[in-house]
Amino acid sequence: MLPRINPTHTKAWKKLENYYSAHSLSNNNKATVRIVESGLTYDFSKSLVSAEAFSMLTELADECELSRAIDDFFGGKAINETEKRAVLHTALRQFSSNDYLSDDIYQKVTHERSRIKNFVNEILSGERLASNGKPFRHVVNIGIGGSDLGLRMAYKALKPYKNSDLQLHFINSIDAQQIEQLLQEISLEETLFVVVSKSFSTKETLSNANVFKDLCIEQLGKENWKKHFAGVTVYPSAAAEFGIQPDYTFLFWDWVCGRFSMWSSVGLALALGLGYDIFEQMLRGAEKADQHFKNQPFEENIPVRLALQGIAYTNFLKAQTEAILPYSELLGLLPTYLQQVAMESNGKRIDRNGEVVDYATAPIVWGDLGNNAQHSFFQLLHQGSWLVPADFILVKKYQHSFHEHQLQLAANCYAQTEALFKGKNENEVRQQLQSKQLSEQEIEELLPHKIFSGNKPSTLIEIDELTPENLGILCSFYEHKYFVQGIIWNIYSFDQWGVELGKELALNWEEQLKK
Ligand SMILES: O=P(O)(O)OC[C@H]1O[C@](O)(CO)[C@@H](O)[C@@H]1O
Repeated sequence: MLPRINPTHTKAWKKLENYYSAHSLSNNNKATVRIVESGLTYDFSKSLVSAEAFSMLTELADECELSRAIDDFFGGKAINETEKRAVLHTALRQFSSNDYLSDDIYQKVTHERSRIKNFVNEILSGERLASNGKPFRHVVNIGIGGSDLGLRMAYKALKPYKNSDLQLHFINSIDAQQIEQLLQEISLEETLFVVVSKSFSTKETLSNANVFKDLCIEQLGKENWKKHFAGVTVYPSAAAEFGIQPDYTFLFWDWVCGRFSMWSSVGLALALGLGYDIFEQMLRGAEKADQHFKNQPFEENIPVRLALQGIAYTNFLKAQTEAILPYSELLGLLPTYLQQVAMESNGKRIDRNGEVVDYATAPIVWGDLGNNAQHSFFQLLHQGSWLVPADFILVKKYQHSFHEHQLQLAANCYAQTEALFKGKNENEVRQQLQSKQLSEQEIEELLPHKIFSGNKPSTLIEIDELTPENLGILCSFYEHKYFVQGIIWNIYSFDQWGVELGKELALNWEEQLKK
């Protein structure tokens, strides 16, 4: 059983409250910490967490029994207590049998992974063909939420590594506009549809899958359509009922939560679109991050530090949101992907004792491409009334040939973190205004509008090169950040009951709208 400790009842919580109310942010003795893991450098020097505050935060983690929770998580205990399940997405990216909890899990995972590998290689080599005897040219992933977001994010991020002739498309919404558009881009006889649904009962996914099934039956024939459909699910019998053949059906298990599932067979379409080796390299990166999370002391532990500093911002500095700002076109979908991981996990107000919490839990995660956002919402980051801690993510080795552009992109990223943190005080603004042809009155009127208070925290994440391995590390560190926060907030991070009511009511609405 996970610890059930109300964090506000710990000694460290009180100390942190006192600390943050007594220290004005500008006097907050800042810590300069950089932690490197493989090709990623996390620079925490622009945080509002001093060495002293961090030590209190680690006391908080100790009082909340974080180490025991980490052991229980990796140890396969049923830490998803409301659903009575273990949480073992980390097992999906372990490659050494020694690390496995049980032979059973090891065999299941490696068996399914090798089935994916063979299937992908057969399709890409032309050994497994479409019903007309020709190679496939398109793959369509039909899924929603955790059965879509990670794949879309990773496909965009890793396209420069693409080692596959297949074009990957996504159908992820009940808005049939997507279907209309896709039908302009593909021909059914060249397309493999991958229906991905953990439950194999999600309405949107099944409605979409049925549209394409019907079209394929109509155009390709009653038996032929089956050569165009693969399924990924925890419930193979449901996939069989839909008509998907056993050798086109790939499994994962109820101990893989949807939003943590891209490492499982759910990644099939990604492996088809990029090539199996690219997919496996991403898994191996995540494995490295898991080892780091498991073994590094809290001070040197990237996800723990990300989590604890986030707790300082949310609970003691009252930040209500946090921004993810990639300075890389390739990482454009990262904020959307992380929204599900963070908010479906920790957007909860009932604690592990069944009580309503009296402290904040998950902040709202949002964000967009950093350079573009500078020209839209950064105004609020610099001068708005909210504290918005932000992650700036810069990829150093670029995948294009425009050196000057990369230089400008990096300059913008560094400049923004500096501007947010250092700000610009009254004297500096006055001096600058005085150098212009302005009257004293004009200067005084303009002055307050041009001041930047500074002390806006950010974490700079520099990625040497956006390799599949480094993407795996980046995502896994975020997953573990949110795990740590869930433990400290005393909530269950691996269920998502909050999505159910809307689904129930939508069924009623559907009936009413049909009348
Ligand atoms: O993979 P499934 O079972 O179709 O579910 C898709 C998504 O829907 C949710 O259950 C939310 O409705 C997510 O947790 C999940 O990732």
